[in-house]
This record gives sequence, structure tokens and C-alpha cells, in this order.
Amino acid sequence: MTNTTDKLVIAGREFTSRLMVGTGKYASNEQMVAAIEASGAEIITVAVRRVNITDRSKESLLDFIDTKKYTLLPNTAGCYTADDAIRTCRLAREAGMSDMVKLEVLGDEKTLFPDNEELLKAAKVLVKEGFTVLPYTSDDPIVCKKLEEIGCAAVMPLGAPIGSGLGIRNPYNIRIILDTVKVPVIVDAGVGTASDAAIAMELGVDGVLMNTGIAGANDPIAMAEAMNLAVRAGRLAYRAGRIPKKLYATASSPIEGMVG
Ligand SMILES: CC(=O)[C@@H](O)[C@H](O)COP(=O)(O)O
Repeated sequence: MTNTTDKLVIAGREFTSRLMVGTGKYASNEQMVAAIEASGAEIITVAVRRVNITDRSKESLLDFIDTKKYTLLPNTAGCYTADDAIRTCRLAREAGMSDMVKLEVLGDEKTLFPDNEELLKAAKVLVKEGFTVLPYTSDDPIVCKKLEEIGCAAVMPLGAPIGSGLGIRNPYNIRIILDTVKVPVIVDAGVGTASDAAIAMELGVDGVLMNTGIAGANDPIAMAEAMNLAVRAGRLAYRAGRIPKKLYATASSPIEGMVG
């Protein structure tokens, strides 16, 4: 029987769900809430620069999220320099949001690939300031190792460019990252459909973060449920241990040793 207390642990905090979801691109806040619920996610990421977090007298996306039920993960989406990202995290903390942050420092608008040089700079400062830093990074084991050495609580290599829905473009790099770091590895970005999430989990990653695959689906609530199931199925299959791939057939009902 497989251990059912298979929790995700980040910086000493335990989570039952290994799926983290974003809050952007939904047709309405009501749809977002229903999709989050169907996803089973416990960690919800919010773009600090895109929501009103300071003036609580005005309507905010945050009004729709039950903060007793979910852990909010402020993120620095839209930041292109270390300074910008650091400022954004400080702003989130001052506004009373969590000091566990998803650190995103983008290199350009076309690819939205991370600028790893700026990312490392920002991570160093934020770790020193006591933030629990979860950095979105390229699927580069060397950068992931450096982020771990700086003191990041997890690493979040991309599966594919943000919003692309291309799935896990380089499963081999993800495997090398898993061999390289001890902190949790969360695949972040690029998941298009449930099988992408299952593939990531079957590689042995600790979790998956996604937004567009759910919010952009024809039926976001159904897709959120599919992602929930896929992440759990992928994790279970990883822990169960798949059979090795072989070039030639092996009979499913062996006849050796049969009597008569
Ligand atoms: C929500 C968020 O943080 C995104 O920046 C993230 O990287 C998700 O990417 P997808 O939209 O491709 O799932």
C-alpha cells in the first residue's frame, strides 16, 4: 500500500496538494474561484504588480480568495530587473502578504524567459532579508544549484515558455535538476493539458505550478479538475515505479513453468 501521507514540504511547511495555480486570465473572479476549488490547490500565486494589494477599500482579486483556506504566494510577474523584483516583494510583505514569494525576473517580453543573472542577484538579497524564495528559472541545473546554494527554498524550472502550453520540452534537464538539488523542484509554466502535468510528476518533480493551461481552457473548471487528477496520478505512478522500457516484447502471460 502506498504511503498516503506523501506531503509536499517547502521550508518546513506541509502541503497535501502538489499543484499550485495562478489567478490570471479568467473570464471572471467567480470562474477563478471555482477553478481553484476544482484544482485542489492549496497554494495560489498572485501577481503583486497586477492586483490591488495596497488600497483594500477598492475591489481586489484578493477579496475573492479565502486566505484562511489557501496559502497566497505573491509573485513578481512583470519584473525585468532584480531591483524591481526586490521592491515588489518588499511591497507584498508590507501589505501583509506572505513572505514566501515566487521570484520571477524576466529577460524579455517575447520569450518571458528568466534573466538568471538578475534572478540570482534578487534571490541573494531576498533570502538575506528573510523571504522564503521560490524562484522561476530556466531548466538549467547549474542555475538551480546556485539558487539552492543561495538559500532558496525550492527551484521552479520552466517546462516551456509561460503561456505556450508546449508541455515539458526538456525532460532530461528536469531529471538532471532532480539529481542536482535537494530542495523541492516545482515545474513552473508551459503546461498545456493534463498529460503534461502527469509527465512532469512522473519524472519525480515535487509539484507543478500552472495558470494558462487551466484559465485558457474552454472549460477552466473541468480542466482544473483534470489537472488535479493528473498531478495526483503522476505522483502515484512515480512512487509506484514504472516498468523499464524495452525494445522487444515480453509476453504478458508467461507460459514457462506451466504444468501440462
Ligand atoms: C501564474 C504564474 O506565475 C505564471 O507566470 C506561471 O509561470 C505559469 O505559467 P503558465 O501560464 O504557462 O502555466
